[in-house]
Amino acid sequence: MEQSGAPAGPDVTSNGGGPAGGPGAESTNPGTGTTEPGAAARIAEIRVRIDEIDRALIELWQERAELSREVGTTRMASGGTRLVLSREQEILERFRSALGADGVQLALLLLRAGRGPL
Ligand SMILES: O=C(O)C(=O)C[C@]1(C(=O)O)C=C[C@@H](O)C=C1
Repeated sequence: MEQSGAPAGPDVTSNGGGPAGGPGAESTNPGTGTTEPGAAARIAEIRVRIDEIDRALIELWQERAELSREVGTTRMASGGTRLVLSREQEILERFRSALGADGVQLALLLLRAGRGPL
């Protein structure tokens, strides 16, 4: 079966229950999910980049949706169709070939964000 992409490991709300995980352990390295200082520092560093990537993704998502809406209104104002399913298939295939089944789900959400639900 296709994996969800979530890494295997302890529950996100727990630190694994080891000896370092007693009361007060979380406040040693707030929010990183580990009490080992080197690991916590690296996690904090990686999270800076993750946050940058998330901001860029959100901005691109919004820009794409606006552009898609503009294509739709331009086409309809000229007497064309609301949708072009061959183009949607091309986009779905692009995401499928790069990212697999999850890519298709992502592309479906991207398309819906622009042209609305089918
Ligand atoms: O490329 C187009 O013709 C669009 O209208 C944009 C878009 C998209 O969001 O990519 C949206 C609706 C169409 O059915 C196909 C693609």
